[in-house]
Amino acid sequence: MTNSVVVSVNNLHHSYGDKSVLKGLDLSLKAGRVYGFLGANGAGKTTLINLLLGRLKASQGSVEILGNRAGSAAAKAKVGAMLQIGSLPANLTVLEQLNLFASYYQSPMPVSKALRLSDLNAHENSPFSKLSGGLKQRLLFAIAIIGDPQLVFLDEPSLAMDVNARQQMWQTIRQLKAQGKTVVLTTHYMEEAEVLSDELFILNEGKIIAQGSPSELSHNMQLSEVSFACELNESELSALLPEWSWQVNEGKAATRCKAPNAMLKQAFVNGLSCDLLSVKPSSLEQTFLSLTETAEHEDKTPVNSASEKSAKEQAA
Ligand SMILES: Nc1ncnc2c1ncn2[C@@H]1O[C@H](COP(=O)(O)OP(=O)(O)OP(=O)(O)O)[C@@H](O)[C@H]1O
Repeated sequence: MTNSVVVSVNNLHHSYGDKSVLKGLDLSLKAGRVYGFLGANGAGKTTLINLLLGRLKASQGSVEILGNRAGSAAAKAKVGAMLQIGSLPANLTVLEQLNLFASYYQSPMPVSKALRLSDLNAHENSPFSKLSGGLKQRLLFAIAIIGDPQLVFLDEPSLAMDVNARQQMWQTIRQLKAQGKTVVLTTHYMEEAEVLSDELFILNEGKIIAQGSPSELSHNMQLSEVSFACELNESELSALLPEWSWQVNEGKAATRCKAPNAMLKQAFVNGLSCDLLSVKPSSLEQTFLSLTETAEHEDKTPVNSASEKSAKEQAA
């Protein structure tokens, strides 16, 4: 089962009216893996999930879920989803909701297990309308997994969850993966993306601009975060070292770059002493920011889109 293709997406486009939101995505997602989709607000993540669920009809292209058309009864039977806007009957209790959703599936997990996995035992008799935001999220997560689905979509699942609930959910996601299930996750929490995902996709304005494991992405970008003490302001520093984009705060200059030595050489040539120098490998968050900034400025799609800039830096 592992390695078998669970989601196959071909040249997927979607527009709302004349607004093009997804622009030709190709994906092949496999069993037993967690896939994270990162992207700024409006990048198209929720639209993609809705297309994979068959809740939206693609403007162009195709989506297959375990060999079935997305949204078909056969696909729905194998899929669970936790969506951002998840409204449930207000007066049904947690237990009643789970029993109801379990009845939609052929071989659901026991309701007691779903309660345990989402840490909802203490709230089983509370009606949906009386749950806090975080508890509602936990219930939506429980509903996403109650059918024991092969494929689980989680759209920003840890929104409003407290630390304990989030940790419990992460553990459950790892268990699902260990059982050979596929999890598709969107999140704005870089830590969540980094600790859970086998493979990350960075979506920017409807295109995948980078993909790979969290460490591959950082490694491919080979970015370093450099900072040093600086008496110049941002525009003075940018005028001296125009190839890099600078932030200067409280006497500390910071930038991200691929070739810190080349940059520092230029800084010294320009008379900067670079006291309190720090050079660190870039975090996933910085890698994400850099990739999306590069895509916006250069309108290039491949993961190595920063390589040209790197070459310039190396030459400097
Ligand atoms: N029903 C709709 N009608 C028109 N435009 C829409 C509709 N739904 C989404 N959009 C637009 O499509 C774009 C992508 O939205 P989408 O919700 O897929 O992004 P997202 O990456 O999930 O964002 P977020 O991180 O904020 O949830 C946005 O510009 C949004 O305004």
